[in-house]
Amino acid sequence: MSKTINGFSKLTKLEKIDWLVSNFFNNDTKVKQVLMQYWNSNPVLQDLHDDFIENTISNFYLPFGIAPNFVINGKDYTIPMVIEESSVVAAASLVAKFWSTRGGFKASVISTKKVGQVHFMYEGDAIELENYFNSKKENLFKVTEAITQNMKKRGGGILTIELRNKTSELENYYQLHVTFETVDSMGANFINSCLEAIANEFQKENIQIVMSILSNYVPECLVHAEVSCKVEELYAENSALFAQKFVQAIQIANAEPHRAVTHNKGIMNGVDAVVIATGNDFRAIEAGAHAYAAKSGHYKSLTNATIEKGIFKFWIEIPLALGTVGGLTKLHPLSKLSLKMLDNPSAKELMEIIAVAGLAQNFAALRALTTTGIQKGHMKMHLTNIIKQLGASDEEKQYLIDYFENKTITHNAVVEAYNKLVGDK
Ligand SMILES: CC(C)(COP(=O)([O-])OP(=O)([O-])OC[C@H]1O[C@@H](n2cnc3c(N)ncnc32)[C@H](O)[C@@H]1OP(=O)([O-])[O-])[C@@H](O)C(=O)NCCC(=O)NCCSC(=O)C[C@@](C)(O)CC(=O)[O-]
Ligand SMILES: NC(=O)C1=CN([C@@H]2O[C@H](COP(=O)(O)OP(=O)(O)OC[C@H]3O[C@@H](n4cnc5c(N)ncnc54)[C@H](O)[C@@H]3O)[C@@H](O)[C@H]2O)C=CC1
Repeated sequence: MSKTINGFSKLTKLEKIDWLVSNFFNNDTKVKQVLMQYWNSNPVLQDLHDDFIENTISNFYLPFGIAPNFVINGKDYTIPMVIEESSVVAAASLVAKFWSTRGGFKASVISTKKVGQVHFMYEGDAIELENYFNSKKENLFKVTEAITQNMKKRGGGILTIELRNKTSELENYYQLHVTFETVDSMGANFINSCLEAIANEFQKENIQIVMSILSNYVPECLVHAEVSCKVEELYAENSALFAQKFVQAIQIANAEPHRAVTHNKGIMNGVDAVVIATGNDFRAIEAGAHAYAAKSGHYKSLTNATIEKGIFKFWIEIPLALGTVGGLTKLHPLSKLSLKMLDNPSAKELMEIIAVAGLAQNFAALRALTTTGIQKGHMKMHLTNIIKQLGASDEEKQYLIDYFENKTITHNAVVEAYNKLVGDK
């Protein structure tokens, strides 16, 4: 029997669940129970969450953690992090504490320009098109005035509108390349509304508009964050060797894309966790960051480090189109709380904080990778997850935590120790 359905969106939430359970779970009543277990007991809050997306049937919880002791530009922060992976918050906390006694993190925004494009096809003469564009340009700004007037008052709006000839890349392809300042909003909806108004004004019989959309590639919405200290202050056991291997680890990422992708994934552990906690769009951030890492045509590290005249310096440069207003930022009660925890930053300050979270995470990963190896710390944090999967009791859990205090933790080793414990009973 077909499991497709018309008009699903019109069903109530309970009807949607019943349809799902009967078609994909063999009418297993436990499925409905699990879904409903995650509903918020406060119906007002549940309604709020239901409305964030479409066809909502439940909530999917992720842990909300905090990493204290971040000092950024001389100010103390506790950073909210939403992530499913163990050891990320611990690592951020460890590194925050480490650098808080070495001058803290310094961060600054380099630029905040966003981009949107009207993509169109035109088969005629290029000079004629340019003349048409020049004759229309003022009007293109004018038709967006209703949309941009408040943004202008905040110091933002449309910065430039440019005609670009892309016919060497694709036959008949041109674009209006538009740059924006969107102040404290990420700006996606604002930019798209402006672009659609521009396209509408620009089109005529021999100009075929294909689409109008913002770009998530924002190399000019860029932030820099760094830490530095004397090499001998770095690592108790052998500072010089630590610094050298740390720099080599980045050189390896720059030489080898397989390593660079994992290196940057570690950075995004920190970035995404704060992006999600503050209700920002992590897909946009991910896409933009990886495109930036590949800007030379070769995928590289987003961080860099040097040792010069006995000083170790480690920094990140990353594009981050973020909002502290708009989207879910002030709608989701927990994003609102996260922003308050960060002292209600401007979008620029949030760029600095999130770049620092990425840098800290990379420091933790490279520190572990070039010294003890990643598994020691990571598996120490992951141990409780493995124990839970085994269905251990509280008493068995404590036994296993104590047992692995001075032993190497692997999934198999934990399973074996558990089986032995249960078998011995
Ligand atoms: C895991 C640690 C921090 C342990 O490090 P440790 O030295 O064993 O920790 P500790 O028990 O001595 O505690 C020191 C501090 O660490 C923090 N800390 C320690 N434990 C906790 C905890 N349970 N909860 C909260 N915070 C914790 C906390 O700040 C604590 O200070 P305190 O609070 O006591 O004043 C360390 O080994 C580490 O940083 N490892 C790296 C972990 C990491 O990078 N994880 C990311 C996931 S792996 C991955 O996805 C990316 C990767 C690695 O592939 C990227 C790449 O390849 O580049
Ligand atoms: N490709 C992409 O990345 C796309 C993303 N989106 C989504 O769009 C949303 C973000 O769009 P936005 O336009 O930022 O949000 P939004 O549509 O909620 O608008 C934010 C609005 O807040 C107002 N505002 C108040 N105070 C402001 C201040 N200080 N600075 C700036 N604006 C202020 C402005 O009118 C601004 O347009 C996110 O949810 C994102 O996921 C939507 C389409 C495409």
